[in-house]
Amino acid sequence: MSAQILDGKATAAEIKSELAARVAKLKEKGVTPGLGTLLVGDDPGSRKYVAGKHRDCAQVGIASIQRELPATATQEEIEAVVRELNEDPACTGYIVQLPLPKGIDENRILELMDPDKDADGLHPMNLGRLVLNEPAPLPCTPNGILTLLRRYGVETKGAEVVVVGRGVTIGRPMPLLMTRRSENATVTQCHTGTRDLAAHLKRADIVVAAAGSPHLIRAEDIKPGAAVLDVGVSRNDEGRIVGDVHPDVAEVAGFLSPNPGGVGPMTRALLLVNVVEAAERRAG
Ligand SMILES: Nc1nc2c(c(=O)[nH]1)N[C@@H](CN(C=O)c1ccc(C(=O)N[C@@H](CCC(=O)O)C(=O)O)cc1)CN2
Repeated sequence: MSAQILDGKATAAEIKSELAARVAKLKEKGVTPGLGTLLVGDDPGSRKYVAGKHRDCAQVGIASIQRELPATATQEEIEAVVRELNEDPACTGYIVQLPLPKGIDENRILELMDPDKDADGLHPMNLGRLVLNEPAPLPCTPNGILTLLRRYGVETKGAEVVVVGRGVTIGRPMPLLMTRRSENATVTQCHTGTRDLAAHLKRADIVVAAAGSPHLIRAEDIKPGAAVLDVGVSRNDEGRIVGDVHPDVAEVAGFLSPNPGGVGPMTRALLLVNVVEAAERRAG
């Protein structure tokens, strides 16, 4: 078997062209959506992701507001920019690029954001709304994964899903989305404390690999025909991305979202969805 590739780049391009039409309608009503980003430090990966977000904005007609601070910025300096973005009327939604430099209290920064401008869906209020089944901006990578599965017709209802990882941007929120009535999946969350990862993986219809452990998952771990989404990011000596999923998985899986080229572009597209939805709420 050779897996069908879940092409995040092509699917993200479709979503962006749908969004461009919605942005044009908003502009007719006098509302221009604006995405703010705050990048702290000089991590080349983070810089690339932020640049990609602004390139996407330009493609769909969303205004860009870019703020940068050096790696030496203090908690107070970062908080000052967050307050400024909360107040800026041109900024209808924004993100703080994660991770922040060591020593910065990331949770405090997220808590300080205006939840109505939280384009990442990571503010505690919005994560709480998700738990309570209330409308909220959805975390971009988990929502990107669901959107990709939906567009390729991969069934989540009744599916056994294994999420590997428990980070804030993917691992924690992913099961919250997958277990909503609309998705109706059964989710097992695995992490470094899991005793027999291979046994869990072997039962899974859908695997979301978000551990950040290079080639952790191999062909022999996967149930034939399963959908495997690789969102783990490690870098090799040349700075190239190495995912959590070994390339030999393509011989066993039914669907494979590779890394790079899979969920990354979807993360960016679903961010724009959150920005446009926030602007649409504002426009009434
Ligand atoms: N505030 C946030 N910080 C981070 C998030 C997030 O959702 N919000 N997620 C990740 C990084 N991320 C978005 O910010 C992100 C990751 C990957 C991509 C992407 O397009 N990847 C490309 C490859 C790019 C490359 O070659 O380096 C791909 O997968 O094809 C976009 C955004 C952590 N931080």
